[in-house]
Amino acid sequence: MQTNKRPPASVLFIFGGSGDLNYRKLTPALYNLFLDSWMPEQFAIAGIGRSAYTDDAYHGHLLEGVTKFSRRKGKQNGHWAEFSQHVSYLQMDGDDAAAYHKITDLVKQKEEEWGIHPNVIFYLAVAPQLVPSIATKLGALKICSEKSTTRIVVEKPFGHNLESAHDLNVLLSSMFAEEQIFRIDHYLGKETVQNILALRFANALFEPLWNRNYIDHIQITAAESVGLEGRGGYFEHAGALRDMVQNHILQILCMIAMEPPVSFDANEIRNKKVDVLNAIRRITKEQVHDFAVRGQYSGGWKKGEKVVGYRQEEGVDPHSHIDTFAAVKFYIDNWRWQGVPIYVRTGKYLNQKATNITLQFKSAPHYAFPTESAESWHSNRLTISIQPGMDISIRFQAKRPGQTMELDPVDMTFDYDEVAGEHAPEAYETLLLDVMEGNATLFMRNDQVDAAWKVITPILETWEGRSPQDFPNYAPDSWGPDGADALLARDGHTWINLPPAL
Ligand SMILES: NC(=O)C1=CN([C@@H]2O[C@H](COP(=O)(O)OP(=O)(O)OC[C@H]3O[C@@H](n4cnc5c(N)ncnc54)[C@H](OP(=O)(O)O)[C@@H]3O)[C@@H](O)[C@H]2O)C=CC1
Ligand SMILES: O=C1O[C@H](COP(=O)(O)O)[C@@H](O)[C@H](O)[C@H]1O
Repeated sequence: MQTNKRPPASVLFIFGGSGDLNYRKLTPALYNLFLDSWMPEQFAIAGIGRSAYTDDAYHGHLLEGVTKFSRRKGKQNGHWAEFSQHVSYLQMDGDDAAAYHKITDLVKQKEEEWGIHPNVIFYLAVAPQLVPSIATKLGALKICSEKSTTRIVVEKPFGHNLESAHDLNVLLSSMFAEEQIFRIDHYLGKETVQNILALRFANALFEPLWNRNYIDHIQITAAESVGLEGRGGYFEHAGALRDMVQNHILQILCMIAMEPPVSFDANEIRNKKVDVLNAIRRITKEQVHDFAVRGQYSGGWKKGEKVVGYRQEEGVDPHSHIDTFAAVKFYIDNWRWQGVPIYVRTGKYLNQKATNITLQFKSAPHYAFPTESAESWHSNRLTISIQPGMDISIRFQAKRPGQTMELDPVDMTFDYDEVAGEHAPEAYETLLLDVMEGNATLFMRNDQVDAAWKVITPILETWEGRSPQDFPNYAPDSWGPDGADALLARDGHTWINLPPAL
């Protein structure tokens, strides 16, 4: 067993304990922390939801999620019985103020049992529209005034739009101190996302090239091969732009585009990131059509299996206009990035699960070799694969072995997986540990959230006010609607679809 410096005794309440996020990510992460001896010596976890579960049925449900989704894929389920003794289920409606005594009762019980006052963490893994109601009721509890030990974690999207995010910040600040509020974006906890900072700022090699003089354009893809996974109720109020671009993709963009930080102090990094968001050129409503493309999947075949279209999914309006795909072209109006287009895209039921970033370098100024194809001119690129492959790859031209001077593009790859393997913690492991330790470095500050909403507001408002005429407009297993290809083609570019990770 490792001997880790474990966080203090903690009671963790998960609102949305019966939901998908807890099933797929939170409980597998907590169980991995337990297996790796990172959980506190004394801890209790209570899942909260309106659905009915006995503790036993709840444990069985969560174990299924751990087996399917944990990085260990159920290899060490032998310790589950020990872990699950710490886990219970509280059936309650978050809107029902009278039910909140169940929370204070559990904290009191643990205080008496452990003989100390523990950390109390409220994790709001629920849709954004529920957050104000739950937060208000929590704020009324006496334990929430314990600034150093009580924390509230709010999932993305933070608010539903700029206005509601702002209101939510005001509401939370009226009840909690800033150091108690953890606005989570799990992409910031991914090892490969954190490694972007190491790549850029620990190596003198790349930074001189990292600007408009050498970079032609940037692509960020966060493609998902899964569909809705039963989350129609949530997704109908979200859509891909709100679900993925406003948060995860813009955060990745910030890490790629930010200026070098002076230190790794949490606020220094956040300041540099917010500078990027503030410098992103505002797309006017009239320009949305030229800068953004939305899509919605139809029914069809997904890896040999017949699947229904978005509008036929459970909990979805049969005439829904919600986007399950979004692609946007951004410009950053600052010295470093002037004129460099940054194309981002995300979608459900795409051809593969792949999150990656490509920096396409400009062509060599003069090409003295026999030219075989346009590709030879544009061969220099750096690709950072975030998941499922975890690698950094540089493409350059090399001489093809033989008597003639012919060239081929080749890739030089650093495989992060080889170094980390299954030991690389999942994002939620890192972030949940940080919450228990009270470390907010990898969490969002309120001005970052506002700035990100400002970037996408014109697109959201235009899409909400104008019905798409062509939905559904892409088939499962494709790379999205034709419009997404046209977005790049207009600039003489094409999306780089990497081969699937092995
Ligand atoms: N799923 C994922 O992979 C990820 C999700 N997220 C974020 O997590 C949040 C939740 O998403 P997800 O888990 O997918 O959504 P789900 O729809 O799967 O879960 C919603 C949860 O909210 C609970 N809930 C709804 N109404 C109430 C209520 N009145 N009182 C108490 N509980 C209630 C539901 O429980 P019940 O019906 O039993 O009441 C359920 O547990 C979203 O903000 C999403 O953006 C973030 C990253 C990844
Ligand atoms: O936040 C979300 O992220 C997941 C994708 O997360 P990943 O770590 O598997 O890439 C996405 O499926 C979900 O819709 C969204 O809410």
